[in-house]
Amino acid sequence: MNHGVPSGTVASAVTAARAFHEEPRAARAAFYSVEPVGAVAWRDTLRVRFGPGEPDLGRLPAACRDALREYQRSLTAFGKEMAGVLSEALGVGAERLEEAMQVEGWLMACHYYPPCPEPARVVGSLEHTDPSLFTVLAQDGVGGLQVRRDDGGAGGGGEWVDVAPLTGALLQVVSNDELKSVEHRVVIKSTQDARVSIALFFNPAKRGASDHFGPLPELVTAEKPAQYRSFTVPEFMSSRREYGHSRSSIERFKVSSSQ
Ligand SMILES: O=C(O)CCC(=O)C(=O)O
Ligand SMILES: [Fe+2]
Repeated sequence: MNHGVPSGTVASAVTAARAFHEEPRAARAAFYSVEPVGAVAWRDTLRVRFGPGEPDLGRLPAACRDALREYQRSLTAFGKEMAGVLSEALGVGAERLEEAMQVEGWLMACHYYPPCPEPARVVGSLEHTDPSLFTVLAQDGVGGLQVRRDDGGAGGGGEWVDVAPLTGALLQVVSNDELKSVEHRVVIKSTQDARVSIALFFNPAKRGASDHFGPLPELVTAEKPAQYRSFTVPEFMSSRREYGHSRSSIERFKVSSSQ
């Protein structure tokens, strides 16, 4: 499936993200905050929120705001189309996912992985599943993204291979395990080149403290009962902060293991 975004728009966004990350430290400092992370990743990340409502573009670095906005906007139609395809794949009709979730691509993470003199001693991104319905990833040519092949069982263990990730943890819940989120990580490949990537996370528009969601009712049957209890996105995010971002982050909401 083609994303329909002009290649120039993708390239400009990646170039602009690189330009921001390569500005002098003093220029970047205004956008930095300290996050509570469990381990230090060999990476800088600019996180951008484009909704709800009109984003306040003035708060974004001048070096990348127009290109990132254009890129995000140009993926809107693709997001709707992708939601339709996934919904159809689940056998619940093309409109169902959109009707239930109002899928939006508002959250963007622009990553910059500096070259490392000893790549084997650092990680770019620890293994994780994305807290999204699905994620679109743009990257330059440096490489380093790996996904864990599904070994069929719980608890991980499959080998790491180089491909692009797609399904996020939330879609695994909504689909009642019909679609699996893929665990992925980033390793540092180069002692010379910095790597740039942009992840756009597609999520339900309604994700407040009173918006519960779980498996779509029509995917819950006598043969396949609900695999997850319903929960809210804030609940999910706080569980990830507490227990980590690996595949087990949704297993905490599994019906069998939470009883
Ligand atoms: O940099 C990458 O290729 C992956 C980034 C990622 O996995 C994420 O932002 O969730
Ligand atoms: Fe990810």
